[in-house]
Amino acid sequence: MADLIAEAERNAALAEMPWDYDEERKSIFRSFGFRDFSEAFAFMTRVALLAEKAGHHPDWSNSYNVVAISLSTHDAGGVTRNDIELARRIDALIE
Ligand SMILES: C[C@H](O)[C@H](O)[C@H]1CNC2=NC(N)=NC(=O)C2=N1
Repeated sequence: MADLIAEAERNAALAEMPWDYDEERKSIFRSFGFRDFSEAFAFMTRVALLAEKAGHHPDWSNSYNVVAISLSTHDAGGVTRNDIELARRIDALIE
């Protein structure tokens, strides 16, 4: 199991990324907006493939053209480098 990252390391990583820390859920989150459902779902498909490859999966929701993603490492009870890494890969999909 991956180790939780220290608060300072987490803050330093998040300062460079469009993700925020959710204190209550002990996770990082970001919302993505698209033109319509079709584009949102295409994005989710790509994220799902990334997640399977990484063996690390998002907690997420979709409402029409918005996909909200929350990442944490369940086993560790918070954020690990695996979450930061997956967030970066997800961001790279839309760059
Ligand atoms: C058995 C399997 O490896 C685990 O359940 C994995 C799967 N995907 C996971 N995804 C996330 N986000 N956190 C986990 O702790 C996790 N654990």
